[in-house]
Amino acid sequence: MRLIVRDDPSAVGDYIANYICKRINDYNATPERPFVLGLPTGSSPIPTYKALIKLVKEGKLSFKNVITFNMDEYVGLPQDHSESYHTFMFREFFSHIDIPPAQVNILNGNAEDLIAECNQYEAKIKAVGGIELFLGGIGSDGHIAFNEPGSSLASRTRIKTLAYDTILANARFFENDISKVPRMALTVGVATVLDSREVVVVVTGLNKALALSKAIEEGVNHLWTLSALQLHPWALIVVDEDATSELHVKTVKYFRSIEMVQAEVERTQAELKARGVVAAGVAEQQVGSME
Ligand SMILES: N[C@@H]1[C@@H](O)[C@H](O)[C@@H](COP(=O)(O)O)O[C@@H]1O
Repeated sequence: MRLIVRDDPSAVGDYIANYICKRINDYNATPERPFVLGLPTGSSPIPTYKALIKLVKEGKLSFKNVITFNMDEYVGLPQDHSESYHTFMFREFFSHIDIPPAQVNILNGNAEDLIAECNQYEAKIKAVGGIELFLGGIGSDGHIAFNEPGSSLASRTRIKTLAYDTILANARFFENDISKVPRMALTVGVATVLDSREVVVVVTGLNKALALSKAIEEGVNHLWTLSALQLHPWALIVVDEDATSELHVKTVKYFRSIEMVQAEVERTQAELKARGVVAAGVAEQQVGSME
């Protein structure tokens, strides 16, 4: 796992957007071999979405050959409700980029058969070859997607009852009236996220600090479902200074040193590649082996 610390949410958004941009461009996606991207909602990814939109507008990135799968959706909230995750995703992201709407996948929380909806979602992810990169956020209780504390770390896409903490946290989107917050959601499981070839998680703000420390400084634990990322071979968490508040100084220093050394290795590899000493592709693989 790598941890990248940036000053504030906007710098975190820029970092992740540039990272995703590079991953998509390096992948050389085509209609036959699309890049499959998992996406979250929430306020934390908004700076990333803004930065990605900017890259698309500048012509540095295209989503024409990208297929997306969103993490979750409320159950029973009309799709066109201002706080449904469908509305959120089109308002904050999809309407501003060049992705064909048919390539966008979001769980239908109003499906007649919710279990079938979840099973079909898993099947569809498999059918397109699995998720290349899953971008995620976390709740202040450390949940990833809507995998609340106590969720099975082997869980798949399913119906989930929301924790009281989450209902309280999300009341801000429902006129601060907790009675208006849906009680259930459809969500990808922890195992669905872990199946992705790469996972990138955005964690910003003081209210996420405890969850971050539980997830990276303690063991794998279903009470802090983000901690399952410790089992993933290619995970990156990008955080702001505030989110590091509960981490040991030593932890932050360690991850900063890794970033420094990684940058140094990348520079050397790029030089070797430019001089033709190391073949293209091999250089990237060697840099990637720092996980
Ligand atoms: N289901 C979503 C999560 O996927 C998201 O990570 C979380 C955090 O939201 P925010 O970024 O607004 O703190 O909100 C909801 O619970």
